[in-house]
Parts: sequence; C-alpha cells; structure tokens
Amino acid sequence: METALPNSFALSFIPRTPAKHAIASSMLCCSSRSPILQVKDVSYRPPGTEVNLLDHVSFELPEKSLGLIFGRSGSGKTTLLQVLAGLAVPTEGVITKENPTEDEASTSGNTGIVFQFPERYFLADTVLEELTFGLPNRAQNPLMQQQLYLQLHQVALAVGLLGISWDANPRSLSDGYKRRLALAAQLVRRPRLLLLDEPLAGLDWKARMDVAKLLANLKQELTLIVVSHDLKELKPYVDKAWRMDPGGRLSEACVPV
Ligand SMILES: Nc1ncnc2c1ncn2[C@@H]1O[C@H](COP(=O)(O)OP(=O)(O)OP(=O)(O)O)[C@@H](O)[C@H]1O
Repeated sequence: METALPNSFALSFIPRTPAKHAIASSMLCCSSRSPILQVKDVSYRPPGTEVNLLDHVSFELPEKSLGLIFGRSGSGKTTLLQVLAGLAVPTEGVITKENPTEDEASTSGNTGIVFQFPERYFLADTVLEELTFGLPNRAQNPLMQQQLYLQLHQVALAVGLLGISWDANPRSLSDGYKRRLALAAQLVRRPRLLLLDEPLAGLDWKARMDVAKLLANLKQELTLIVVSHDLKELKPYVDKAWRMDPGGRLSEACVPV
C-alpha cells in the first residue's frame, strides 16, 4: 500500500537533491573539510572497575563523510560508540563536536545512535508511531504538524520507506525494511552525526547491499561513524577507517579486503 500523506503536505514538499549516486570521497578530499568530530586522548574505565576499555583514543572526522571502525570482537568498538553518543562519560580526554547552527538545531541533540539489531527494540505498533516516538507532541499546531510531515517524508524518501504504509506494524516488515525504519527513526531527529553499530548484521545479501548504499547516500547530508565486521560491503563508501585493537587502542588503517 502507498504511504498516505495529507494533500497539503504533498503540495508543500520540496525534494532535496537526489541522493542516488553518492561517490565515495577520497581521503584527500575529506581532509580539506572541517572536522565535525574531534576525539583527543579519550580513555574509558567503567565505574567500579580497574580495566580501561578505551586507551587514549584520538581521531577526527570531517563533516559529511563515513568513518569505519573495525576490529576483533571485544576490542572496545561498541564502548567507543557509547562514549561518543554521550551514554558513557570518558575517564580522560576530550570529545569536541561542532555545534549545530540555530536553524539546523535538531530535536534531540546532534548525535544519533543506531544500536546493533535495533529492530529488536521497536516500541510502537505502527510505522508512523515508531518514527515519531518521543518527539514533542505537535498535534495542536498545524504549522508544526506540517513541518513534521515534511521531515517524515524526506526521511522516508532518503531511506526508501515510501513504499510501505505508515499504519503497518513494524514487526511485520522484512528485515531490510525493519533496519531502514530503525535508521529513519533516528534521522527524523535530524542528527548531524550518526553512529551505527553493525548496521548490516543479520541482513541477507540484497538488504546488506541496499543498506550499505543507503549509508553512502546519507553522507551527502550528515556524518556517519559505522562499527562493522562487514568490510567488503562498506569499503567502497568509506572515507576514513580505524582498527580497534584489544584493550581499546585505535589506529588509522586501510580497510583490509
Ligand atoms: N560495563 C562494563 N564493565 C566491564 N567490562 C565491560 C563493560 N562493558 C563492556 N565490557 C567489556 O569490554 C570489552 C569491549 O566490549 P565492546 O562491546 O565495546 O567490544 P566490541 O569491540 O564492540 O565487541 P563486538 O565486536 O563483539 O561487538 C569486552 O571485553 C566487554 O566484555
């Protein structure tokens, strides 16, 4: 079933530049852009423990690029994403994120995180509710409501969700669409930096290729850090890559495939 949107919304929708043919930027090209994220000497030790899970991690990432973090299981990749998202506080070091300008201000800070297997945590019974869960209630204000619809449409277009009904139960979608929905639920909040933990995990071949291309397209609009073991699929779109070694030591590296 086609996605139903109010006519007033359809008329007011002005599409963004189509993001169909994203080209992986070279590292040289990226280095001329200003960093949106700078991480300096960050270490992390969980409260009440003696073990450092991150050991003096330093790196920076230019805006509108895709950074990949790979490495052995248990080396600290997810821990780094949690620290970058503000879910854990570094024991040492500094994380600097470029502030959004006023008109770009997001609804929930400028960093989004998509956890591994995000569809396991769907909260709502319809696609629309899942996308808008936790957003401020705009029902009483027609202008804000229209802005929300515009935002939803742009996001649905960007992640390829327009072919499904807003009323569908998120759990009834295919695995690929579930992953798109989870991604869209973050994008609706308009992050400038999006962190993704194993975005291709558990997907079949076709869905993996689709989601990898989708991430490449998204970097025309925002900056992405992806933790993944799926190097082959992501390599064509990676601008910068780092290897995490056991003990939470991060170093810049080429993608080894
Ligand atoms: N709160 C905690 N206290 C102590 N150790 C922890 C805590 N959280 C995670 N760890 C340990 O820290 C290490 C790093 O975990 P993390 O999940 O960041 O690794 P990872 O590289 O993402 O692994 P995977 O690729 O398997 O997802 C693991 O050995 C894990 O058991």
